[in-house]
Formats: sequence, C-alpha cells, structure tokens
Amino acid sequence: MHFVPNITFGHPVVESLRKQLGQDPFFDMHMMVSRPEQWVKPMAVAGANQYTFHLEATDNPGALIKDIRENGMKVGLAIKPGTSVEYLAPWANQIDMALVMTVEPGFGGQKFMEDMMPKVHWLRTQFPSLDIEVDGGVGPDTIHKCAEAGANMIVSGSAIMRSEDPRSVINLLRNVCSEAAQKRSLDR
Ligand SMILES: O=C(CO)[C@H](O)[C@H](O)COP(=O)(O)O
Repeated sequence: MHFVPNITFGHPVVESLRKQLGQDPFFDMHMMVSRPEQWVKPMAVAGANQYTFHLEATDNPGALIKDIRENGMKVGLAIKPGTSVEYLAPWANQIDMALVMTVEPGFGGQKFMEDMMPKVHWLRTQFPSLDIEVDGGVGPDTIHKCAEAGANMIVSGSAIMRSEDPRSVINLLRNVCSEAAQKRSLDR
C-alpha cells in the first residue's frame, strides 16, 4: 500500500501513521512546495520512503535527486500540466517515478485533464520500466485512459472519499491498472 500524505499535515502524520499501522507502508511524499530542498532531511527522519518534488520548484534537479538518495529515499519527479514532458526526460533515468499532474496542483475535486495522456504515453514508450503516476481527477470514469496510456500508479481522492463503497472503487482502480500493465508486458 502506498500512502501519499497531504503536505498540509506534513511529516508528523508519517511518524504517527508508522506507529499506528501494523504493517510496513510505503510513504511517498508528494511535495507541492517551493524550495523542496529544505524538506528532504525532515521527511527522511520522519520515515518517508520516497520524496517526490516538482521540477518547476527547483533550479538544480540533479543536486536534489542526489540529496534525496543520500538520505535513503527513492525519488519521484512531478510536472504540472503546463510543463512539457521533454523537460522531465533528461532526468528519467535517475528517478524512480515520474508524476504527471492531471489537474493544477492545489486541491482535490478538479476535472481530469485528458490532454495530459500523451505525456504519460510518451514516457511509457521511452521508459518502459519507470513508475509513472497520475494525480488529479482520477476515478472509475477516467482510470481506463490513465492505464491505457501507461500509468501504473495513481492518486485518487474525491472518487474514493465520495463513494459509498470506497473499497470497491479502490479495487476497480487497482484492477484496471494491473490488467493494462499485464497486457503491456504480453505485447512486448
Ligand atoms: O492534491 C491534489 C491536487 O493538488 C490531488 O490532485 C488531489 O488530492 C487528488 O484528488 P482528486 O482525486 O479529488 O483530484
């Protein structure tokens, strides 16, 4: 299970969830912040497994990637809808996950931007084994587009939280992604 805690709560949530959960969760911290450099150490100390920062928020992605690794975490690199995927490509071999935002960062409940799917498809074609995540407006109505484009990780907020049966929504989202990934591996 991957947890993507909201930065509003920050690293105390990581510490407290780690204590409460009787399992070993994977914490990916999606840092929708300016100056992401300043939170690497606190997140590592709090027990984060992966640190995802925005390409737009730093002048030196290479140094930040190195720092995250030296602090024992995996690296995620996110781009906003207005950022071309070509800016992410030079870093793709140095990261564990590329995150394509399918809404403007800020808040949940926004409309899924289908026109981000070519970015996902291009990344999947160029980097077949890279983890590719989509975030924003993802739910039962949009998951097929994400999975077919090549996303294997998703963030889904409102579609799950507003459902009367969150478990079945989670299962559906999971199954659609796994089936698409299986099909891709058979096609290769
Ligand atoms: O934080 C976000 C945007 O800034 C996420 O997109 C959001 O939390 C996901 O929620 P939803 O599925 O409702 O779009």
